[in-house]
Amino acid sequence: MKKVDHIGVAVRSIEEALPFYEGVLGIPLLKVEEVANQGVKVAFLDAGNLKIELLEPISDQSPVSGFIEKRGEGLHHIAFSVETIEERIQELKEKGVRMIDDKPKTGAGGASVAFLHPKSSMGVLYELCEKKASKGETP
Ligand SMILES: C[C@@H](C(=O)O)C(=O)SCCNC(=O)CCNC(=O)[C@H](O)C(C)(C)COP(=O)(O)OP(=O)(O)OC[C@H]1O[C@@H](n2cnc3c(N)ncnc32)[C@H](O)[C@@H]1OP(=O)(O)O
Ligand SMILES: [Co+2]
Repeated sequence: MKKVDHIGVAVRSIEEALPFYEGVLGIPLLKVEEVANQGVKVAFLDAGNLKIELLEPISDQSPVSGFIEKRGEGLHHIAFSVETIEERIQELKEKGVRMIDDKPKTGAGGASVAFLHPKSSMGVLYELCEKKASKGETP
């Protein structure tokens, strides 16, 4: 894992969070997108060497909805950029890591994503993320 692609932050409302990120912190918005199979709407902001991904739940079944209920808004996950996600998943499993996703799912921008269970990684939810398009592209 050499590069962090983004940091996920759970918010109740992207619309309400953006004035702080854009206006107060001055971090430019790249795009807003709905990722239905993860139950979220996401907003990507360009924080220079990585992106900040604001996550707003779009249903009660969304993992982010449960997170906000239990823990409130805040840091949700760290996503590593990987090149061959299926191999990384296999390798992590062989090393005893409990994966939430044995097989990649579709994430933002059509990327392939898979999550490590936070119980397997000392309380941090990590995401692996393989971009569909060429490396280093914005989402
Ligand atoms: C769009 C895409 C992209 O970037 O392209 C995304 O990022 S989608 C981002 C949204 N999608 C996801 O997060 C998908 C992966 N996440 C999940 O499947 C779930 O959220 C789990 C992580 C498995 C947790 O769900 P579960 O139903 O088990 O909830 P739970 O509240 O009982 O959680 C089980 C234990 O994990 C802890 N836990 C839950 N969420 C956590 C988080 N974000 N960071 C650290 N720990 C966390 C809880 O406190 C609890 O520990 P205690 O038992 O000690 O209290
Ligand atoms: Co993410």
